[in-house]
Amino acid sequence: MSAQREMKEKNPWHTPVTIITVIGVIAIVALVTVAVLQNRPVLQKYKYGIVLDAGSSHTALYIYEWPAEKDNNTGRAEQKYVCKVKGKGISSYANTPVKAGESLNECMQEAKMQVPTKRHHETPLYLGATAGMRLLNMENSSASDKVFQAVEKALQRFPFSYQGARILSGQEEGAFGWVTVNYLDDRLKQGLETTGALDLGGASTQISFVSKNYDISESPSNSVTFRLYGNDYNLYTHSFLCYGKDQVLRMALAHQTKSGPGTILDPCFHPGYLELKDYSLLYDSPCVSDRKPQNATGTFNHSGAGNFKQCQEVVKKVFNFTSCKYSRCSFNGVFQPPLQGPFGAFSAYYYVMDFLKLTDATMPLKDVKEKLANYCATPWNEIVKQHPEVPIKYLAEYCFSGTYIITLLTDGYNFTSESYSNINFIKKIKNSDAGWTLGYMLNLTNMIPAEAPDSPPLPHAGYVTIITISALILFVLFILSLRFICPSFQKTPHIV
Ligand SMILES: Nc1nc2c(ncn2[C@@H]2O[C@H](COP(=O)(O)OP(=O)(O)OP(=O)(O)O)[C@@H](O)[C@H]2O)c(=O)[nH]1
Repeated sequence: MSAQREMKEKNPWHTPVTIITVIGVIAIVALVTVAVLQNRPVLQKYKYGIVLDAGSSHTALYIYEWPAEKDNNTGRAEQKYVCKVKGKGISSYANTPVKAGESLNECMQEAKMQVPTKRHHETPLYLGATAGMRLLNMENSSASDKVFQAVEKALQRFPFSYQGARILSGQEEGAFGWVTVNYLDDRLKQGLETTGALDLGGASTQISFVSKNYDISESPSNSVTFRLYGNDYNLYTHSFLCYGKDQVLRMALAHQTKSGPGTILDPCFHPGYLELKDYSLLYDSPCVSDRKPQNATGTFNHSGAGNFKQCQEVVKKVFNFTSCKYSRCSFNGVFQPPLQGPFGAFSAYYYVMDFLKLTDATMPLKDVKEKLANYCATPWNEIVKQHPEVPIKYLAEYCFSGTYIITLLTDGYNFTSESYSNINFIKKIKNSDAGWTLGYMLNLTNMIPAEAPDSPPLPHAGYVTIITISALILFVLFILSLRFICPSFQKTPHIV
């Protein structure tokens, strides 16, 4: 008996205090482990959405993805993939509609590869057509219907959840572009001041911004109201049909060739530029058809003079500044409230200003104009030599397009030397292209809630840290309390 007692007292692991301590440590480790594992994000699986942007100049297919487990709208949808459809926009297939459908096949096959097979059937697929189809629909609605039928047939052959093809209104195009920019910048979720959106396409251009001084009643047709993440927005938006850069070029050329076939010396093209152009092709658009002169049948010589100031005068002629029935207007009698920045300018605003190296927001407007004037004055053969990699069609038009952009922003929208510096020329935000497509999909899939979603009081890392620190404090308190409750804990065991 005394030998047993001796053994027990010799071995400190057998004291009740030690046993309690070990159990305490195990309990604490278990608690922290459960906290870490329980609150750890589960392995992310993604959902997908596909939007085809059927623009006037070309079609692009965008695939978006977002974390599947965050269906309560806390995960951000991002662009996963973009495919540029070869050839022109679907409106160019008015006489051969079946080809409009066929043109989409290659990118749709790519989409099949990009989206995991098990997600195909639940992936929504949308096609939105913009100004090219708006114009075709105005000009020849049955041709526009046939193009849509062909496109629908082609898209329905794919295993996605086809949600329809339609023409977006200019207002939708402007508003969804604004949603995209502000969603990607996290401005909507955080309720921050929003960024205005400037979108320049081939056939239309959009301006959208929130202005404190915007009285909706003055021009209700320019207003779009949203409630997003618990905040109300009263957005001003306007889309100018025919004021995309390709249609404005037609209007400017039509203006210069109005006296009939012959040769025109165009200040918006480089000195030494000379092309024989088809007069009737120029007028093949509702934006210019009413300006067609009686004798416009043959060809004309389009030659360049390369003069920025004169080019601005030509471009200004496409705007009408004479009538405004509102307190203030941009152009063509369209109401526009006072500009409120910052602004993101994308699509052709970016392509053109990026090529001209004029995207630096710190560059004063007068320097931008000076650089553009020098660029326009550069002889055409030098321009071609300097940029052998750029397609001739794009290269020939940068002087015109740059001049149009500056004229549209300053004379059209009333940006001043000061407010011009609020414009950022952007292509992408966090790897997603700026444009209407993402905003359109977010709206149709109800991915932006009207009210702010409930969020956990602490982020995951904060939760684990607090649990660990609390457990350690409890443990230390427990050890200290043992010294008072059980004084023998302090003593070394006696060997009897
Ligand atoms: N320089 C250059 N121009 C481009 C490029 N991609 C498109 N463009 C031109 O930029 C203009 C606008 O293109 P998009 O934004 O695709 O416009 P869109 O959707 O065809 O036109 P809308 O239907 O009016 O919206 C068109 O004149 C195109 O020809 C590019 O990579 N480089």
